[in-house]
Amino acid sequence: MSTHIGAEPGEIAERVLMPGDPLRAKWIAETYLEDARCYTTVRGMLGFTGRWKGVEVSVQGSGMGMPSASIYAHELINEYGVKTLIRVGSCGALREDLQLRDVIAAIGSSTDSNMNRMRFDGLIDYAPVADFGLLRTSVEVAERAGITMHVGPILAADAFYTDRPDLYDTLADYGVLAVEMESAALYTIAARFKARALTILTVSDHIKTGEKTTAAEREQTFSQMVEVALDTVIA
Ligand SMILES: O=P(O)(O)O[C@H]1O[C@H](CO)[C@@H](O)[C@H]1O
Ligand SMILES: O=c1cc[nH]c(=O)[nH]1
Repeated sequence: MSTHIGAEPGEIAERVLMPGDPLRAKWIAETYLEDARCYTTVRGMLGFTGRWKGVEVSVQGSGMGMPSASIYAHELINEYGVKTLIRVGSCGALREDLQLRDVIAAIGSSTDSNMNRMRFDGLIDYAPVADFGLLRTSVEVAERAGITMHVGPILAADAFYTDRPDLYDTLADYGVLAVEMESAALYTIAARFKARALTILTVSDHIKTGEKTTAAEREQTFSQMVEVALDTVIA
């Protein structure tokens, strides 16, 4: 039984969707999974296992930010044998050509976090990337479903409220689509422990226009992203 999840062995599927918001995890389980059962309420970070199209899938909240998400990714992989993790998150769009509610698959994740600088002694700027097979499958799934999905690099930031919006403009100039707060840690930990990971996001905020969705919409309405993630995780 792990410290922060505390599920019994066998209660978590090998395929996991990971939203930051535990109530998004509950909504996904209740809306999409057959026979969903809750396996953890530790710290209110809810986790559920059920079946999607006959295949066992779990949905585990990860909390906000890389320290929190790292704990859940580490325990899922190392203590419960999880092999495939797809983060389903919200994000802020950095580029004018993106709209509120657009879906993004993150090919790679730049970060201002210090976690990988410590990991590599400050000698290497490690490039956290998605699993190529999962990314390719997600693109095929989205195309089949008629869902437009933007594929590109994102930023995983430590701070939601930044003092340096100018850096967001510079990153946009370098092709970075959006900002969120967990993907670099997820990609790094998955690589380290031989699991597969992908991040799929919905634009909940537009950094350039100031448009934003409500908390309830972030919790319960990002269905295109979830449907792409579910069909990808079972493929
Ligand atoms: O909607 P989630 O998955 O939590 O993701 C985004 O939302 C949170 C900030 O509001 C951060 O966790 C960020 O990564
Ligand atoms: O990290 C995040 C997530 C959603 N919206 C943002 O602006 N940033």
